[in-house]
Amino acid sequence: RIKLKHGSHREGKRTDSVMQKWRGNGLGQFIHWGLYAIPGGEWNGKQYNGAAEWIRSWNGIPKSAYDSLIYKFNPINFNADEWASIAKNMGAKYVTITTKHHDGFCLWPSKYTSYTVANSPWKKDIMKPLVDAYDKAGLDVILYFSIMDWNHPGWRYDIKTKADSIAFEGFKKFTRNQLIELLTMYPKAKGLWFDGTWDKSWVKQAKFADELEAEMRKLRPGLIIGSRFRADEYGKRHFDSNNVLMGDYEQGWERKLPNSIADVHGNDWDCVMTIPENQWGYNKAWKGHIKSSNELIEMTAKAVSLGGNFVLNFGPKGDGSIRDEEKKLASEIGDWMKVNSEAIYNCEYSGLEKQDWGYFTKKREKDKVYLIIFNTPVSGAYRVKLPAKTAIAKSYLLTNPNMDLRVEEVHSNEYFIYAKPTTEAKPFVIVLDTKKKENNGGNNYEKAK
Ligand SMILES: C[C@@H]1N[C@@H](C(=O)NCc2ccccc2)[C@H](O)[C@@H]1O
Repeated sequence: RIKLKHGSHREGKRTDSVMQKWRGNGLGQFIHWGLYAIPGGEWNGKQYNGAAEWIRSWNGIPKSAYDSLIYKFNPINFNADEWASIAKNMGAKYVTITTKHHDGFCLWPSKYTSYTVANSPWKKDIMKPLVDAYDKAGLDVILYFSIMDWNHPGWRYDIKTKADSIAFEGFKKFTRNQLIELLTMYPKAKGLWFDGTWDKSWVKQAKFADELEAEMRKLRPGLIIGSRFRADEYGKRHFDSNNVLMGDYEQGWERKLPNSIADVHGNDWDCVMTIPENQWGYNKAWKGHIKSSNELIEMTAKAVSLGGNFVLNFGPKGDGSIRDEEKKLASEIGDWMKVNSEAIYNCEYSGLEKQDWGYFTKKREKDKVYLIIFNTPVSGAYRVKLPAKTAIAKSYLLTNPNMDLRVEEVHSNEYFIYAKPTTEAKPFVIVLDTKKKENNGGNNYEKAK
């Protein structure tokens, strides 16, 4: 191990109640909203090929023309309670909301820049009604904050000259001021989701970022900060130079999921996911592969089966309304969660060997395992391998706990559970109550003939 001043300051999972709650959330909502939602991926009738929230970086647009969008920000259909109820009805337990994306436009009336809602036709704070609405709906709020800020004169991609360094010092002070301001104005926020931290200028700020993280944690005990915020003094990100996770959870799963438990190194993690291939901010064009609710439910199940949270992104329109396609997906996911969320909330990696029919989850601190079935085998038999000392006490459909399913032990500690899918082509859940094996090693079920 090498000596690190600004590496990770904690090993292993946090055990405090705030992090336990976060760990058990399972499903979250991401909101990307800002000036970029006004053009919605299009400028003078031309489609921008990249992600809509990056349209300012498109050569086709003079930066000043983009920056003037502030004078068009007047979301007359903005309804924080509606956004919160869409999330609640989807079954999300928390929300991550953009306070400031890479373009530097602030959805709160920051004292440290004029590039905020306060100087738009809307004038009013957007963050307060959102934090209050989600809090009232019972969802925890995490504030997304982009360190990279294309609007601030002191931002640099790298620090090459004395002038760069002086400018960036001013930028660092500005960044700290805004973060302390956000934590002070929105004390209900449970965490910060940092982005825009990959450029050399910020990666070189190991000491500053380490001290800033400590200051924020002191100001807001229990604050949740992921691995994307800061690098160690050797420029290592997400994992320090001793390969220890930075921050409270791994924040590397953007538009991708781990494939096995080996990929998550025993850490907490979240996966943040777009519904289209790669659009976070609103894009008028709803094109390319749009994920179905079945796909999104499967990603949620896969994330929870590997000990993570799945955070699904919504990109409200410039007028503050949420597009119908996103509302429809949220309600389809919600319909499934209303029946099956017992297999998602407060569940964790089961330790069982992955099977082809779908994903195992395990209720935290209970001898209860869930089989979330996506692929029904033609045999109608669902294979389960249990550890040596574990037996099946009871097995049933989550939707029909009074009817025991037939279980056949095909080898020692290996079983077939027989179940007929009860609903149309939708994933369903089989529950296993497990128990310690008696010393006779026998089960209550028939041996294979
Ligand atoms: C959560 C998303 N992160 C922003 C982004 O710029 N992602 C591109 C990216 C992703 C990972 C490493 C470097 C750059 C996107 O605009 C979204 O805000």
